[in-house]
Amino acid sequence: MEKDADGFYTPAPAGAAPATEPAAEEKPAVPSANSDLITSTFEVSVTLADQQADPNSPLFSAKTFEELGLHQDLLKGIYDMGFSKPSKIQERALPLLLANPPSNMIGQSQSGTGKTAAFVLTMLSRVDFSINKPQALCLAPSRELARQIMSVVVAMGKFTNVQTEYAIKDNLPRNATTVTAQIIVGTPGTMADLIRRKVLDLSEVKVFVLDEADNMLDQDGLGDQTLRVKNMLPKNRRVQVILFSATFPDHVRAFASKFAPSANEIKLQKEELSVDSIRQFYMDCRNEEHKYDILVQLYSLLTVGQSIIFCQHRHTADRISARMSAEGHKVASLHGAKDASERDAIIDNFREGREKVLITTNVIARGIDILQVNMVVNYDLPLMNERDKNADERPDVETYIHRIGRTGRFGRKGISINFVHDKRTWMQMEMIEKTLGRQIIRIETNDLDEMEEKMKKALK
Ligand SMILES: Nc1ncnc2c1ncn2[C@@H]1O[C@H](COP(=O)(O)OP(=O)(O)OP(=O)(O)O)[C@@H](O)[C@H]1O
Repeated sequence: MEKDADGFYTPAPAGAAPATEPAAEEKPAVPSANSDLITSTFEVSVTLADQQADPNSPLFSAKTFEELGLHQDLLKGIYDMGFSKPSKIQERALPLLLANPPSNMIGQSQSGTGKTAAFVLTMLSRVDFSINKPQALCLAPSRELARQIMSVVVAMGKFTNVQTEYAIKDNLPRNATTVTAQIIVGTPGTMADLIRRKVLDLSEVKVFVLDEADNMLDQDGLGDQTLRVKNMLPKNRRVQVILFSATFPDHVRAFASKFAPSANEIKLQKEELSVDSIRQFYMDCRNEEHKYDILVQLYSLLTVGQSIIFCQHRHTADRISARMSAEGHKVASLHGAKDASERDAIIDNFREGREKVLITTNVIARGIDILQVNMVVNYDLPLMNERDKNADERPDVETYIHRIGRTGRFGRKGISINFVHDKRTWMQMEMIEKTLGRQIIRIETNDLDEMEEKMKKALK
């Protein structure tokens, strides 16, 4: 980070985006947004890599997008998306992310608080649009999330000349030669493959982003493939490594610090991991069959807005959706065994509201941002042994946080309902409740009116 003449640290824009304040008449119009959505109730703790720097200095937070010295084309893009001022994580992270020389970042903030814009703006700010080579790589755990991130890159970069390309399965033809796009977003396996085949030339890469970084680095998950990509980055130039997630369990955090050395860190306290605006409920079902009956009874409530039902296995998602469809309910199912084009069509239909109920697995537990989703059902609770075969049946609290975070986006209200059906599942839920320090409220299964009443109240 650079100090100015007075010895203060000055966040500066980078790359081809000069620090010019747009002339008054050129300033993009600031839309009137509901500022309540931006007021955040949680405090983040910032640990700066430079021990001399004061994290409470106003210089480390930006109350407006103008203060960041972003290029006016990017400001136009931001306002065009309806953003009027930075969210808390953007306010804290962006000055650090955009400072020169670039520093690494390990950023944590709750689900739905605007992490994507923070790293997308950084990528767009650092790209030199006159160079037709990849300059920013972004990895995400699913094709659905990669596609969503790309839509933010394209929207924010709408008034720039940015060129983008996907590194997701079945996107580029097998015989593709060289990619000239500047920002590449994808999943780690395909990204590694394209680099190995020299379709992606990394000689100009400046920024490397991992969204859902704890998942991307987890040795039981995508860690190996992510590391392969990292090891193929050029050794002769400094690449800014940016890691973001709502969760960073201790065992991953240690590795994250090695992966992004000397990073500035923005952390959440344990009790702040899930957002207040998501009301958490549970229903005590008698057995597996009763879970299905309750889900069907919930259907009219599920379709008030949009809902996501999470199951442990692909076959459960398919089975429930086939059964509900046969009984005349309109539901869709999505999981990793479906082929790429089918997955794209299903999520697009859901995103555009053509489907109201999506039955799925952990494949879309993370990152997916669909504002109309006001209910998440954990038909099966997430368990540790789904990601690590050697683990026991402890609940997977991180995945739980991400799953319920598909609702209650950016200050909106949402509810989650866990189905428990025996002592074991009840205890798993109790462990989640204890870990998060938030009460999960019981709803009677035999009283649909009470259920409706509670839900209406929670969503009011
Ligand atoms: N400054 C802003 N003003 C208004 N809306 C914003 C702002 N920043 C982000 N949003 C909106 O907030 C929603 C959530 O943002 P985003 O998807 O980046 O959350 P996230 O923190 O990445 O969540 P997750 O941890 O679930 O991935 C999006 O719909 C986004 O458009």
